[in-house]
Amino acid sequence: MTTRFSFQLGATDGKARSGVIDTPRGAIRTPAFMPVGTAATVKAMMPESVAATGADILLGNTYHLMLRPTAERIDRLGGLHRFMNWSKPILTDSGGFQVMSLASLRKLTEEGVTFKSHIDGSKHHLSPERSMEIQRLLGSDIVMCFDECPALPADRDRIAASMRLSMRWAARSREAFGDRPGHALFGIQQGGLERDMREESAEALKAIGFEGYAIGGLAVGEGQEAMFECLDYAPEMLPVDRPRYLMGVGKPDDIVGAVKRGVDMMDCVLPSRSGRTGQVFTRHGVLNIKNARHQDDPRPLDEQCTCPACRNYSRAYLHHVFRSQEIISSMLLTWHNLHYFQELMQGMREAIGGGRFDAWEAEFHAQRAEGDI
Ligand SMILES: CNc1nc2cc(C(=O)NN)ccc2[nH]1
Repeated sequence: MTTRFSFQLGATDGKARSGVIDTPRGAIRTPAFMPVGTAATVKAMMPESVAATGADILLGNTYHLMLRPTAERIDRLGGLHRFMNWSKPILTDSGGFQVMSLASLRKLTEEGVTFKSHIDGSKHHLSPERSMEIQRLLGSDIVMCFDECPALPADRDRIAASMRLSMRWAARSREAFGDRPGHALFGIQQGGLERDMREESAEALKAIGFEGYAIGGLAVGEGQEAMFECLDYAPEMLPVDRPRYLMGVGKPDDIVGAVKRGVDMMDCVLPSRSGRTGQVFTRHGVLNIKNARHQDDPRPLDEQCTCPACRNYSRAYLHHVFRSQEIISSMLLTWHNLHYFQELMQGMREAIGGGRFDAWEAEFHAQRAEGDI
């Protein structure tokens, strides 16, 4: 155990890297996938089940927790780890992205954002300083700068103005974060799909100095080809010896393509949210258990999967409980999807360690059928 926050780069294979982030609450094996625990829970999962899938860290959302139950209440109750019974590391986002996508009546100024809660219409305010205070009260191990993520498509002037505001907010976030050994503050690169803007953002962040660097502003509708084109250059603009975190990504093939291009950490609601809609991810591709073709199928979702859903239940059963809207449906499909995403990360960590990422990637693509399985 350590009292400090540190990143040890392990093996590299092409641009792909494996490593370990050491924190006082435990180690994070990279490349890492973070399940999303929005309102102090990974929906339909007990914390011990999330740990059983292999997750070393989970993500909490500042926007949701500040509205309900409030950061002050969670602080009074011992912090987010105690509150949600998760003793491993937690990364919290800054609230900036979700204010823009969820809140109403938003007013953005140089100082910050005022908005009305999507839950009860109450008035709230976020700024770099307030976001740092909220994330400190939550007790998260990795804190994200408060920034603005522009919706794409946007013209260059809008991208530039937004990125430069975010860089000023990054400096204010750094100042407000203070000296917190064992905790990390990550800067967030913005700049849309404009290479020169990404470069300017990276230089601004490096001049301030952060324990880790996120690539923000992607997975906002640009499509995989444009995202990969940006990832062909953006990660290398960031310090080689610090974790690189791609926010909000993604589908299994997005994740593989991002790791291939030098990304170390990712988060996405996809495995949990889509599990609740019946969508199942496997090494052979995707299926939706809702489809009537599963109703007499005695086979597991994936013969090679060792998760509780695949060990103990048939597709027919999972089809039945989904159609019946039984709670166990969300539990089993979420567990399976999170298990599969973690298995994907473990496979890449081992492949990078063994210098065989390309072969692993080729096998990953070869065994995925087009369409339903
Ligand atoms: C699902 N796509 C997606 N893109 C994101 C971008 C950001 C960002 O730039 N925050 N500063 C955060 C969450 C995201 N989720």
